[in-house]
Amino acid sequence: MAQPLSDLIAQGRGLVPADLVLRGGQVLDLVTGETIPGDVAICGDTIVGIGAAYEGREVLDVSGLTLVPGFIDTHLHIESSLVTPLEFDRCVCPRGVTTAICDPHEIANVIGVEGIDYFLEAATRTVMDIRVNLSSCVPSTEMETAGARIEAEALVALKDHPQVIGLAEMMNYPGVLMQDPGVLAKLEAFRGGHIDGHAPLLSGKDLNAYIAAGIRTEHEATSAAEAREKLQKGMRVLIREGSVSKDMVALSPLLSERTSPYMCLCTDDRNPLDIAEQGHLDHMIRWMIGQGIPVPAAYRAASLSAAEAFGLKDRGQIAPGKRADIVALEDLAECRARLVLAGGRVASAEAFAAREEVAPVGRGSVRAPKVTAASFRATSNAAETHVIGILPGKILTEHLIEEVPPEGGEKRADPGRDLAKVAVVERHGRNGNIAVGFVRGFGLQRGAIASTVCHDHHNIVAVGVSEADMALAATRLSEIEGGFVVAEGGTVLAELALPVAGLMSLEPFETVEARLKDLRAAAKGLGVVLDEPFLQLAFIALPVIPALKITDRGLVDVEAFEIIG
Ligand SMILES: Nc1ncnc2[nH]cnc12
Ligand SMILES: [Mn+2]
Repeated sequence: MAQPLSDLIAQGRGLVPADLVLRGGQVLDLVTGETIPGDVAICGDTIVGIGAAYEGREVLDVSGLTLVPGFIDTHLHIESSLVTPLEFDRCVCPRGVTTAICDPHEIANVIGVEGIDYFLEAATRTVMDIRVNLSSCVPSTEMETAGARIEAEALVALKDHPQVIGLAEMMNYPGVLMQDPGVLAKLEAFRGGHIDGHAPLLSGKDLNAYIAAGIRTEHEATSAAEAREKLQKGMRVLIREGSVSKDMVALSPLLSERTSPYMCLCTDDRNPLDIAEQGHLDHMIRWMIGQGIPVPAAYRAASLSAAEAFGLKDRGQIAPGKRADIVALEDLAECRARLVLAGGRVASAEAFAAREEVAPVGRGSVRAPKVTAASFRATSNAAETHVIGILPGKILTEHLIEEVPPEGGEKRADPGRDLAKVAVVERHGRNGNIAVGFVRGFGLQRGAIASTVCHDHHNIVAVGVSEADMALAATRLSEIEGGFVVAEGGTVLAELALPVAGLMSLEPFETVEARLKDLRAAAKGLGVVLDEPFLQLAFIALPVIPALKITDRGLVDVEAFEIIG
Protein backbone atom coordinates (compact mmCIF):
# COMPACT_ATOMS: atom_id res chain seq x y z
CA MET A 1 0.00 0.00 0.00
CA ALA A 2 1.54 3.35 -1.00
CA GLN A 3 2.54 5.52 1.95
CA PRO A 4 1.40 9.17 1.90
CA LEU A 5 4.10 11.32 0.27
CA SER A 6 4.02 13.69 3.25
CA ASP A 7 4.96 10.81 5.60
CA LEU A 8 7.76 9.62 3.32
CA ILE A 9 9.23 13.10 3.08
CA ALA A 10 8.85 14.09 6.75
CA GLN A 11 10.31 10.79 7.98
CA GLY A 12 13.08 10.84 5.35
CA ARG A 13 14.11 14.32 6.52
CA GLY A 14 14.05 13.18 10.15
CA LEU A 15 11.46 15.87 11.02
CA VAL A 16 9.31 13.17 12.67
CA PRO A 17 10.28 9.70 13.95
CA ALA A 18 10.27 7.01 11.30
CA ASP A 19 7.85 4.11 11.71
CA LEU A 20 10.83 1.78 12.15
CA VAL A 21 14.58 2.31 12.41
CA LEU A 22 17.28 -0.35 12.00
CA ARG A 23 19.96 1.15 14.21
CA GLY A 24 23.72 0.88 14.18
CA GLY A 25 24.35 -1.35 11.18
CA GLN A 26 26.02 -0.77 7.83
CA VAL A 27 24.45 -1.09 4.38
CA LEU A 28 26.23 -2.98 1.57
CA ASP A 29 25.72 -0.78 -1.47
CA LEU A 30 25.58 -3.09 -4.51
CA VAL A 31 26.21 -0.31 -7.03
CA THR A 32 29.64 0.78 -5.74
CA GLY A 33 30.36 -2.32 -3.64
CA GLU A 34 31.08 -0.13 -0.59
CA THR A 35 29.47 -0.24 2.86
CA ILE A 36 27.58 2.76 4.19
CA PRO A 37 27.39 3.09 8.01
CA GLY A 38 24.28 4.59 9.61
CA ASP A 39 20.67 3.85 10.46
CA VAL A 40 18.01 2.72 8.02
CA ALA A 41 14.69 4.57 8.39
CA ILE A 42 11.51 2.88 7.21
CA CYS A 43 8.04 4.35 6.64
CA GLY A 44 5.49 1.54 6.31
CA ASP A 45 6.85 -0.74 3.61
CA THR A 46 9.31 1.80 2.18
CA ILE A 47 12.89 2.79 3.03
CA VAL A 48 13.07 6.56 3.47
CA GLY A 49 16.63 7.03 4.73
CA ILE A 50 20.09 5.48 5.01
CA GLY A 51 23.55 6.73 6.03
CA ALA A 52 22.39 8.97 8.89
CA ALA A 53 21.08 8.82 12.47
CA TYR A 54 17.30 8.53 12.77
CA GLU A 55 14.71 8.38 15.52
CA GLY A 56 11.99 5.79 15.23
CA ARG A 57 8.71 4.89 16.88
CA GLU A 58 10.13 1.36 16.83
CA VAL A 59 13.88 0.71 16.83
CA LEU A 60 15.64 -2.59 16.09
CA ASP A 61 19.28 -2.83 17.08
CA VAL A 62 21.36 -4.17 14.18
CA SER A 63 24.72 -2.93 15.44
CA GLY A 64 27.60 -4.99 14.10
CA LEU A 65 25.47 -6.36 11.29
CA THR A 66 25.65 -5.70 7.57
CA LEU A 67 22.39 -5.08 5.74
CA VAL A 68 21.84 -6.38 2.19
CA PRO A 69 18.75 -6.17 -0.04
CA GLY A 70 16.30 -9.08 0.18
CA PHE A 71 17.04 -11.98 -2.18
CA ILE A 72 14.98 -12.61 -5.32
CA ASP A 73 14.44 -16.14 -6.65
CA THR A 74 13.98 -15.25 -10.31
CA HIS A 75 12.48 -18.53 -11.48
CA LEU A 76 10.87 -21.32 -9.54
CA HIS A 77 7.90 -23.61 -9.41
CA ILE A 78 6.74 -23.37 -5.80
CA GLU A 79 4.91 -26.67 -6.31
CA SER A 80 8.34 -28.36 -6.49
CA SER A 81 8.88 -27.42 -2.86
CA LEU A 82 6.13 -30.01 -2.28
CA VAL A 83 4.37 -27.66 0.17
CA THR A 84 1.73 -24.97 -0.24
CA PRO A 85 2.72 -21.39 -1.12
CA LEU A 86 2.18 -20.25 2.47
CA GLU A 87 4.35 -23.08 3.82
CA PHE A 88 6.99 -22.23 1.19
CA ASP A 89 6.85 -18.62 2.46
CA ARG A 90 7.41 -19.77 6.06
CA CYS A 91 10.21 -22.11 5.00
CA VAL A 92 12.21 -19.77 2.77
CA CYS A 93 11.55 -16.14 3.70
CA PRO A 94 13.47 -16.41 7.02
CA ARG A 95 16.51 -17.32 4.92
CA GLY A 96 16.38 -13.89 3.24
CA VAL A 97 14.29 -14.62 0.15
CA THR A 98 11.81 -11.74 0.05
CA THR A 99 10.65 -12.09 -3.57
CA ALA A 100 9.83 -15.31 -5.44
CA ILE A 101 9.00 -15.07 -9.15
CA CYS A 102 7.11 -18.27 -9.80
CA ASP A 103 5.62 -20.05 -12.77
CA PRO A 104 2.66 -22.16 -11.59
CA HIS A 105 2.69 -24.38 -14.66
CA GLU A 106 2.89 -27.53 -12.57
CA ILE A 107 -0.53 -27.06 -10.96
CA ALA A 108 -1.82 -25.42 -14.16
CA ASN A 109 -1.02 -28.65 -16.04
CA VAL A 110 -3.27 -30.51 -13.58
CA ILE A 111 -6.21 -28.13 -13.01
CA GLY A 112 -5.70 -25.27 -15.45
CA VAL A 113 -6.35 -21.58 -14.68
CA GLU A 114 -7.82 -22.49 -11.28
CA GLY A 115 -4.26 -23.43 -10.28
CA ILE A 116 -2.88 -20.05 -11.38
CA ASP A 117 -5.69 -18.28 -9.49
CA TYR A 118 -4.69 -20.29 -6.37
CA PHE A 119 -1.14 -18.89 -6.56
CA LEU A 120 -2.34 -15.36 -7.31
CA GLU A 121 -4.59 -15.55 -4.22
CA ALA A 122 -1.76 -16.92 -2.07
CA ALA A 123 0.49 -14.09 -3.31
CA THR A 124 -1.77 -11.55 -1.60
CA ARG A 125 -1.26 -13.23 1.77
CA THR A 126 2.39 -14.22 2.07
CA VAL A 127 5.07 -12.33 4.02
CA MET A 128 7.39 -12.56 1.05
CA ASP A 129 6.29 -11.05 -2.25
CA ILE A 130 5.26 -13.82 -4.64
CA ARG A 131 5.16 -12.64 -8.23
CA VAL A 132 3.74 -14.80 -11.03
CA ASN A 133 4.79 -15.29 -14.63
CA LEU A 134 1.88 -16.77 -16.55
CA SER A 135 2.34 -20.35 -17.69
CA SER A 136 3.06 -20.34 -21.41
CA CYS A 137 3.19 -24.08 -22.07
CA VAL A 138 0.21 -25.99 -20.72
CA PRO A 139 0.73 -28.66 -22.00
CA SER A 140 4.44 -28.27 -22.71
CA THR A 141 4.02 -30.05 -26.07
CA GLU A 142 1.40 -32.07 -27.99
CA MET A 143 3.34 -35.23 -27.09
CA GLU A 144 1.74 -35.68 -23.67
CA THR A 145 -1.70 -35.69 -22.02
CA ALA A 146 -2.05 -32.96 -19.39
CA GLY A 147 -5.02 -32.32 -17.14
CA ALA A 148 -5.70 -28.96 -18.78
CA ARG A 149 -4.88 -26.75 -21.74
CA ILE A 150 -4.27 -22.98 -21.51
CA GLU A 151 -4.31 -20.87 -24.66
CA ALA A 152 -3.32 -17.23 -25.20
CA GLU A 153 -6.70 -15.69 -24.45
CA ALA A 154 -6.80 -17.18 -20.94
CA LEU A 155 -3.35 -15.73 -20.27
CA VAL A 156 -4.28 -12.30 -21.62
CA ALA A 157 -7.21 -12.23 -19.18
CA LEU A 158 -4.73 -12.52 -16.28
CA LYS A 159 -2.04 -10.25 -17.73
CA ASP A 160 -2.97 -7.11 -15.73
CA HIS A 161 -3.17 -8.77 -12.31
CA PRO A 162 -0.95 -6.74 -9.91
CA GLN A 163 1.12 -9.82 -9.00
CA VAL A 164 1.74 -10.80 -12.64
CA ILE A 165 5.01 -9.84 -14.34
CA GLY A 166 4.72 -11.44 -17.80
CA LEU A 167 4.85 -14.72 -19.70
CA ALA A 168 6.58 -17.69 -18.08
CA GLU A 169 9.26 -19.89 -19.59
CA MET A 170 8.61 -20.48 -23.29
CA MET A 171 9.71 -24.11 -23.09
CA ASN A 172 8.33 -25.13 -26.44
CA TYR A 173 11.41 -23.74 -28.17
CA PRO A 174 10.93 -26.07 -31.17
CA GLY A 175 7.43 -24.58 -31.43
CA VAL A 176 8.95 -21.08 -31.53
CA LEU A 177 11.42 -22.05 -34.27
CA MET A 178 8.75 -23.91 -36.26
CA GLN A 179 6.40 -20.93 -35.75
CA ASP A 180 3.63 -23.01 -34.16
CA PRO A 181 0.52 -20.76 -34.35
CA GLY A 182 -0.46 -21.33 -30.70
CA VAL A 183 3.05 -20.50 -29.55
CA LEU A 184 3.25 -17.37 -31.71
CA ALA A 185 -0.13 -16.20 -30.39
CA LYS A 186 1.26 -16.27 -26.83
CA LEU A 187 4.48 -14.47 -27.82
CA GLU A 188 2.43 -11.85 -29.68
CA ALA A 189 0.12 -11.33 -26.69
CA PHE A 190 3.07 -10.52 -24.42
CA ARG A 191 5.26 -8.85 -27.04
CA GLY A 192 7.31 -5.99 -25.64
CA GLY A 193 6.69 -7.25 -22.10
CA HIS A 194 8.59 -9.75 -20.01
CA ILE A 195 8.92 -13.22 -21.55
CA ASP A 196 10.99 -15.90 -19.78
CA GLY A 197 12.97 -18.44 -21.77
CA HIS A 198 13.81 -22.12 -21.59
CA ALA A 199 16.05 -23.27 -24.42
CA PRO A 200 18.44 -25.98 -23.25
CA LEU A 201 21.47 -26.43 -25.56
CA LEU A 202 20.02 -24.03 -28.16
CA SER A 203 22.77 -21.99 -29.90
CA GLY A 204 23.75 -20.30 -33.17
CA LYS A 205 21.09 -19.04 -35.57
CA ASP A 206 18.25 -20.93 -33.87
CA LEU A 207 19.16 -19.19 -30.61
CA ASN A 208 19.32 -15.85 -32.46
CA ALA A 209 15.78 -16.44 -33.75
CA TYR A 210 14.48 -17.57 -30.36
CA ILE A 211 15.78 -14.37 -28.72
CA ALA A 212 14.63 -12.19 -31.63
CA ALA A 213 11.11 -13.45 -30.86
CA GLY A 214 11.28 -11.35 -27.68
CA ILE A 215 12.43 -13.94 -25.13
CA ARG A 216 14.60 -12.34 -22.44
CA THR A 217 15.96 -14.80 -19.86
CA GLU A 218 17.49 -18.26 -19.69
CA HIS A 219 17.75 -20.62 -16.71
CA GLU A 220 18.41 -23.86 -18.61
CA ALA A 221 22.04 -23.13 -19.49
CA THR A 222 24.10 -26.01 -18.07
CA SER A 223 27.60 -24.98 -19.20
CA ALA A 224 29.64 -21.76 -19.04
CA ALA A 225 29.97 -21.71 -22.83
CA GLU A 226 26.21 -22.01 -23.31
CA ALA A 227 25.57 -19.31 -20.72
CA ARG A 228 28.22 -17.00 -22.22
CA GLU A 229 26.66 -17.17 -25.69
CA LYS A 230 23.24 -16.36 -24.24
CA LEU A 231 24.66 -13.44 -22.21
CA GLN A 232 26.42 -12.10 -25.31
CA LYS A 233 23.15 -12.29 -27.22
CA GLY A 234 21.36 -10.14 -24.67
CA MET A 235 19.64 -12.71 -22.46
CA ARG A 236 19.72 -12.42 -18.69
CA VAL A 237 21.20 -15.68 -17.42
CA LEU A 238 19.67 -17.09 -14.25
CA ILE A 239 22.12 -19.39 -12.44
CA ARG A 240 20.08 -22.31 -11.17
CA GLU A 241 20.66 -24.59 -8.16
CA GLY A 242 17.66 -26.84 -7.64
CA SER A 243 17.23 -30.27 -6.14
CA VAL A 244 18.04 -31.93 -9.45
CA SER A 245 19.23 -29.22 -11.85
CA LYS A 246 22.49 -28.11 -10.29
CA ASP A 247 24.22 -25.60 -12.58
CA MET A 248 25.93 -23.34 -10.03
CA VAL A 249 29.29 -25.11 -10.26
CA ALA A 250 29.35 -24.92 -14.06
CA LEU A 251 28.06 -21.35 -14.38
CA SER A 252 29.42 -19.36 -11.42
CA PRO A 253 32.88 -18.92 -13.00
CA LEU A 254 31.01 -16.60 -15.39
CA LEU A 255 29.77 -14.43 -12.50
CA SER A 256 32.09 -11.43 -12.03
CA GLU A 257 31.86 -7.74 -11.19
CA ARG A 258 31.47 -7.12 -14.96
CA THR A 259 28.76 -9.72 -15.67
CA SER A 260 26.85 -9.68 -12.38
CA PRO A 261 24.45 -6.88 -13.48
CA TYR A 262 23.22 -9.33 -16.13
CA MET A 263 23.10 -12.53 -14.08
CA CYS A 264 20.57 -13.61 -11.46
CA LEU A 265 19.95 -16.60 -9.19
CA CYS A 266 17.11 -19.12 -9.23
CA THR A 267 16.17 -22.54 -7.95
CA ASP A 268 13.52 -23.74 -10.42
CA ASP A 269 12.67 -26.84 -8.38
CA ARG A 270 14.03 -27.22 -4.82
CA ASN A 271 12.51 -29.41 -2.13
CA PRO A 272 12.31 -28.77 1.63
CA LEU A 273 14.96 -31.38 2.49
CA ASP A 274 17.60 -29.64 0.37
CA ILE A 275 16.44 -26.28 1.72
CA ALA A 276 16.85 -27.58 5.29
CA GLU A 277 20.15 -29.39 4.66
CA GLN A 278 21.85 -26.74 2.48
CA GLY A 279 19.62 -23.68 2.16
CA HIS A 280 18.01 -21.76 -0.64
CA LEU A 281 19.50 -18.69 -2.37
CA ASP A 282 21.54 -18.22 0.81
CA HIS A 283 23.22 -21.56 -0.02
CA MET A 284 24.11 -20.30 -3.50
CA ILE A 285 25.53 -17.02 -2.16
CA ARG A 286 27.52 -18.83 0.56
CA TRP A 287 28.94 -21.37 -1.87
CA MET A 288 29.84 -18.83 -4.57
CA ILE A 289 31.64 -16.51 -2.15
CA GLY A 290 33.44 -19.58 -0.83
CA GLN A 291 34.64 -20.18 -4.39
CA GLY A 292 36.05 -16.66 -4.61
CA ILE A 293 33.21 -14.92 -6.42
CA PRO A 294 33.42 -11.22 -5.40
CA VAL A 295 30.98 -10.54 -2.54
CA PRO A 296 29.20 -7.61 -4.28
CA ALA A 297 28.80 -9.74 -7.43
CA ALA A 298 27.12 -12.57 -5.53
CA TYR A 299 24.74 -10.28 -3.63
CA ARG A 300 24.06 -8.17 -6.75
CA ALA A 301 22.97 -11.29 -8.68
CA ALA A 302 20.74 -12.26 -5.75
CA SER A 303 18.92 -8.92 -5.63
CA LEU A 304 19.64 -5.79 -7.71
CA SER A 305 20.30 -7.58 -11.01
CA ALA A 306 17.18 -9.69 -10.50
CA ALA A 307 15.02 -6.65 -9.75
CA GLU A 308 16.23 -4.92 -12.90
CA ALA A 309 15.95 -8.01 -15.11
CA PHE A 310 12.28 -8.42 -14.14
CA GLY A 311 11.32 -4.74 -14.10
CA LEU A 312 10.82 -4.62 -10.32
CA LYS A 313 11.97 -1.01 -9.97
CA ASP A 314 10.82 -0.80 -6.34
CA ARG A 315 13.45 -3.15 -4.93
CA GLY A 316 16.97 -4.58 -5.18
CA GLN A 317 18.78 -1.90 -3.12
CA ILE A 318 18.67 -0.60 0.42
CA ALA A 319 18.01 2.96 -0.67
CA PRO A 320 15.32 5.63 -0.17
CA GLY A 321 12.11 4.89 -2.04
CA LYS A 322 12.76 1.14 -2.27
CA ARG A 323 10.69 -1.64 -0.65
CA ALA A 324 12.00 -2.41 2.82
CA ASP A 325 13.21 -5.89 1.85
CA ILE A 326 16.27 -6.17 4.06
CA VAL A 327 18.46 -9.04 5.30
CA ALA A 328 20.74 -8.45 8.30
CA LEU A 329 23.90 -10.56 8.32
CA GLU A 330 26.71 -11.05 10.79
CA ASP A 331 29.05 -12.27 8.06
CA LEU A 332 28.60 -11.64 4.32
CA ALA A 333 30.49 -14.82 3.40
CA GLU A 334 28.38 -16.96 5.75
CA CYS A 335 25.07 -15.44 4.58
CA ARG A 336 23.04 -16.61 7.57
CA ALA A 337 20.18 -14.18 8.11
CA ARG A 338 19.90 -12.78 11.64
CA LEU A 339 16.87 -10.69 10.71
CA VAL A 340 14.71 -10.46 7.58
CA LEU A 341 12.27 -7.69 6.68
CA ALA A 342 9.87 -8.15 3.78
CA GLY A 343 8.01 -5.01 2.82
CA GLY A 344 8.97 -3.49 6.18
CA ARG A 345 7.55 -6.46 8.15
CA VAL A 346 9.87 -8.65 10.19
CA ALA A 347 9.65 -12.25 8.90
CA SER A 348 8.79 -13.54 12.35
CA ALA A 349 6.76 -16.52 13.56
CA GLU A 350 4.01 -14.05 14.51
CA ALA A 351 3.98 -12.58 10.99
CA PHE A 352 3.59 -16.04 9.44
CA ALA A 353 0.94 -17.03 11.98
CA ALA A 354 -1.07 -13.89 11.21
CA ARG A 355 -1.54 -14.81 7.51
CA GLU A 356 -4.96 -15.92 6.36
CA GLU A 357 -4.92 -19.48 4.89
CA VAL A 358 -5.80 -20.10 1.26
CA ALA A 359 -8.28 -22.94 0.68
CA PRO A 360 -6.51 -25.81 -1.09
CA VAL A 361 -7.47 -26.72 -4.66
CA GLY A 362 -6.96 -29.76 -6.84
CA ARG A 363 -8.18 -32.34 -4.36
CA GLY A 364 -9.01 -35.82 -5.73
CA SER A 365 -6.97 -35.09 -8.84
CA VAL A 366 -5.76 -38.67 -9.46
CA ARG A 367 -8.17 -40.37 -11.85
CA ALA A 368 -5.94 -43.13 -13.22
CA PRO A 369 -6.98 -46.47 -14.72
CA LYS A 370 -6.72 -49.53 -12.50
CA VAL A 371 -3.37 -51.18 -13.18
CA THR A 372 -1.86 -54.63 -12.59
CA ALA A 373 1.56 -56.15 -13.26
CA ALA A 374 0.35 -56.99 -16.76
CA SER A 375 -0.17 -53.25 -17.44
CA PHE A 376 3.62 -52.84 -17.41
CA ARG A 377 4.59 -55.61 -19.81
CA ALA A 378 7.03 -54.51 -22.54
CA THR A 379 6.08 -56.63 -25.54
CA SER A 380 8.47 -56.61 -28.51
CA ASN A 381 10.34 -58.95 -30.83
CA ALA A 382 13.33 -56.63 -31.48
CA ALA A 383 16.31 -56.79 -29.10
CA GLU A 384 17.38 -53.23 -29.96
CA THR A 385 15.93 -50.97 -27.25
CA HIS A 386 15.87 -47.19 -26.69
CA VAL A 387 16.94 -46.58 -23.07
CA ILE A 388 16.70 -43.32 -21.10
CA GLY A 389 20.11 -42.63 -19.53
CA ILE A 390 19.91 -40.66 -16.27
CA LEU A 391 22.58 -37.99 -15.69
CA PRO A 392 22.81 -37.39 -11.90
CA GLY A 393 22.26 -33.72 -11.02
CA LYS A 394 20.87 -32.99 -14.48
CA ILE A 395 17.43 -33.13 -16.04
CA LEU A 396 19.07 -33.73 -19.40
CA THR A 397 19.08 -37.43 -20.20
CA GLU A 398 21.05 -39.57 -22.62
CA HIS A 399 19.46 -41.43 -25.53
CA LEU A 400 20.99 -44.89 -25.16
CA ILE A 401 20.47 -47.88 -27.47
CA GLU A 402 20.83 -51.26 -25.75
CA GLU A 403 20.27 -54.89 -26.67
CA VAL A 404 17.47 -56.26 -24.50
CA PRO A 405 16.66 -59.72 -25.90
CA PRO A 406 12.93 -60.48 -25.60
CA GLU A 407 11.90 -63.70 -23.83
CA GLY A 408 8.64 -65.07 -25.12
CA GLY A 409 7.87 -61.79 -26.86
CA GLU A 410 8.38 -59.77 -23.68
CA LYS A 411 11.31 -57.65 -22.39
CA ARG A 412 12.12 -57.64 -18.69
CA ALA A 413 14.14 -55.32 -16.44
CA ASP A 414 17.73 -56.39 -15.81
CA PRO A 415 18.99 -54.98 -12.48
CA GLY A 416 22.41 -56.55 -13.10
CA ARG A 417 22.82 -54.09 -16.02
CA ASP A 418 21.07 -51.26 -14.15
CA LEU A 419 18.17 -51.56 -16.58
CA ALA A 420 14.85 -50.81 -14.93
CA LYS A 421 11.42 -50.37 -16.46
CA VAL A 422 9.81 -46.94 -16.56
CA ALA A 423 6.09 -46.42 -17.11
CA VAL A 424 3.85 -43.38 -17.40
CA VAL A 425 0.13 -43.81 -16.62
CA GLU A 426 -2.28 -41.06 -17.67
CA ARG A 427 -4.03 -39.91 -14.45
CA HIS A 428 -6.25 -36.99 -15.44
CA GLY A 429 -9.15 -39.25 -16.44
CA ARG A 430 -8.73 -38.44 -20.14
CA ASN A 431 -7.57 -41.55 -21.98
CA GLY A 432 -5.97 -44.07 -19.61
CA ASN A 433 -2.77 -44.16 -21.70
CA ILE A 434 0.07 -46.32 -20.37
CA ALA A 435 3.54 -46.14 -21.92
CA VAL A 436 6.39 -48.48 -20.92
CA GLY A 437 10.13 -48.05 -21.56
CA PHE A 438 13.54 -48.67 -20.02
CA VAL A 439 15.80 -46.44 -17.94
CA ARG A 440 19.40 -46.69 -16.72
CA GLY A 441 20.90 -44.79 -13.81
CA PHE A 442 18.61 -45.32 -10.82
CA GLY A 443 20.56 -48.39 -9.67
CA LEU A 444 17.30 -50.00 -8.52
CA GLN A 445 17.78 -53.68 -7.63
CA ARG A 446 14.33 -54.54 -6.24
CA GLY A 447 10.81 -53.09 -6.02
CA ALA A 448 9.60 -49.83 -7.50
CA ILE A 449 9.26 -46.10 -6.88
CA ALA A 450 6.43 -43.96 -8.25
CA SER A 451 5.30 -40.36 -8.28
CA THR A 452 2.51 -38.05 -9.49
CA VAL A 453 5.09 -35.25 -9.62
CA CYS A 454 5.97 -35.91 -13.24
CA HIS A 455 7.00 -32.79 -15.13
CA ASP A 456 5.09 -31.14 -16.56
CA HIS A 457 1.97 -33.19 -17.36
CA HIS A 458 2.12 -34.75 -13.89
CA ASN A 459 0.83 -38.15 -14.85
CA ILE A 460 1.93 -41.16 -12.78
CA VAL A 461 5.54 -42.16 -13.44
CA ALA A 462 6.90 -45.41 -12.02
CA VAL A 463 10.37 -46.94 -12.21
CA GLY A 464 10.78 -50.55 -11.13
CA VAL A 465 12.33 -53.96 -11.61
CA SER A 466 9.09 -55.65 -10.50
CA GLU A 467 5.94 -54.97 -12.53
CA ALA A 468 3.82 -56.07 -9.55
CA ASP A 469 5.48 -53.48 -7.30
CA MET A 470 5.10 -50.84 -10.02
CA ALA A 471 1.36 -51.62 -10.06
CA LEU A 472 1.18 -51.53 -6.24
CA ALA A 473 2.94 -48.14 -6.09
CA ALA A 474 0.75 -46.66 -8.85
CA THR A 475 -2.40 -47.95 -7.17
CA ARG A 476 -1.32 -46.49 -3.82
CA LEU A 477 -0.85 -43.10 -5.49
CA SER A 478 -4.51 -43.19 -6.56
CA GLU A 479 -5.53 -43.96 -2.97
CA ILE A 480 -3.54 -41.08 -1.39
CA GLU A 481 -4.52 -38.42 -4.01
CA GLY A 482 -1.00 -38.45 -5.41
CA GLY A 483 2.51 -38.11 -4.03
CA PHE A 484 5.55 -40.36 -3.79
CA VAL A 485 5.57 -44.11 -2.99
CA VAL A 486 8.31 -46.73 -2.54
CA ALA A 487 7.15 -50.36 -2.74
CA GLU A 488 8.85 -53.75 -2.60
CA GLY A 489 7.71 -57.33 -2.32
CA GLY A 490 4.02 -56.36 -2.26
CA THR A 491 4.48 -53.83 0.56
CA VAL A 492 4.53 -50.02 0.58
CA LEU A 493 7.80 -49.15 2.37
CA ALA A 494 7.39 -45.35 2.45
CA GLU A 495 5.08 -42.69 1.05
CA LEU A 496 4.34 -38.96 1.06
CA ALA A 497 0.80 -37.85 0.18
CA LEU A 498 0.60 -34.74 -2.02
CA PRO A 499 -3.18 -34.19 -2.13
CA VAL A 500 -3.06 -30.66 -3.58
CA ALA A 501 -3.26 -31.56 -7.28
CA GLY A 502 -0.97 -34.55 -6.67
CA LEU A 503 1.87 -32.03 -6.22
CA MET A 504 1.79 -30.43 -2.78
CA SER A 505 1.36 -31.60 0.78
CA LEU A 506 -1.02 -30.02 3.29
CA GLU A 507 1.53 -30.78 6.02
CA PRO A 508 4.09 -28.36 7.51
CA PHE A 509 7.37 -28.27 5.62
CA GLU A 510 9.14 -29.91 8.59
CA THR A 511 6.90 -33.00 8.18
CA VAL A 512 7.59 -33.14 4.44
CA GLU A 513 11.31 -32.95 5.13
CA ALA A 514 11.07 -35.95 7.47
CA ARG A 515 8.98 -37.96 5.00
CA LEU A 516 11.48 -37.22 2.20
CA LYS A 517 14.24 -38.61 4.40
CA ASP A 518 12.24 -41.83 4.89
CA LEU A 519 11.52 -42.06 1.16
CA ARG A 520 15.16 -41.50 0.22
CA ALA A 521 16.25 -44.14 2.78
CA ALA A 522 13.67 -46.64 1.48
CA ALA A 523 14.75 -46.01 -2.13
CA LYS A 524 18.41 -46.39 -1.17
CA GLY A 525 17.51 -49.67 0.52
CA LEU A 526 16.30 -50.90 -2.88
CA GLY A 527 19.66 -50.00 -4.43
CA VAL A 528 18.87 -46.49 -5.72
CA VAL A 529 22.12 -44.57 -6.10
CA LEU A 530 20.72 -41.08 -6.87
CA ASP A 531 20.86 -38.32 -4.23
CA GLU A 532 17.45 -36.99 -5.21
CA PRO A 533 15.57 -39.95 -6.75
CA PHE A 534 12.07 -38.44 -6.71
CA LEU A 535 12.81 -35.20 -8.48
CA GLN A 536 15.08 -37.08 -10.89
CA LEU A 537 12.14 -39.47 -11.47
CA ALA A 538 9.88 -36.48 -12.03
CA PHE A 539 11.96 -35.24 -14.95
CA ILE A 540 12.29 -38.32 -17.12
CA ALA A 541 8.84 -37.45 -18.47
CA LEU A 542 9.55 -33.87 -19.59
CA PRO A 543 9.59 -33.75 -23.41
CA VAL A 544 11.16 -30.27 -23.65
CA ILE A 545 14.49 -31.31 -22.13
CA PRO A 546 16.81 -33.37 -24.34
CA ALA A 547 17.48 -36.13 -25.16
CA LEU A 548 15.17 -39.16 -24.58
CA LYS A 549 12.07 -38.91 -22.39
CA ILE A 550 8.81 -40.81 -21.90
CA THR A 551 5.26 -39.47 -21.59
CA ASP A 552 1.91 -41.26 -21.42
CA ARG A 553 2.02 -41.30 -25.22
CA GLY A 554 5.36 -43.10 -25.46
CA LEU A 555 9.10 -42.51 -25.83
CA VAL A 556 9.98 -39.00 -27.03
CA ASP A 557 13.13 -38.23 -29.01
CA VAL A 558 13.39 -34.59 -27.89
CA GLU A 559 16.02 -33.60 -30.47
CA ALA A 560 13.83 -34.94 -33.28
CA PHE A 561 10.86 -33.62 -31.30
CA GLU A 562 8.78 -36.72 -32.04
CA ILE A 563 7.31 -39.82 -30.39
CA ILE A 564 9.44 -42.83 -31.40
CA GLY A 565 7.87 -45.76 -29.68
N1 LIG B 1 9.63 -27.76 -13.51
C1 LIG B 1 10.12 -27.62 -14.73
N2 LIG B 1 9.30 -27.56 -15.79
C2 LIG B 1 9.81 -27.42 -17.02
N3 LIG B 1 11.10 -27.32 -17.28
C3 LIG B 1 11.94 -27.38 -16.23
N4 LIG B 1 13.28 -27.32 -16.18
C4 LIG B 1 13.63 -27.44 -14.88
N5 LIG B 1 12.55 -27.55 -14.11
C5 LIG B 1 11.49 -27.52 -14.93
MN1 LIG C 1 11.27 -24.04 -14.93
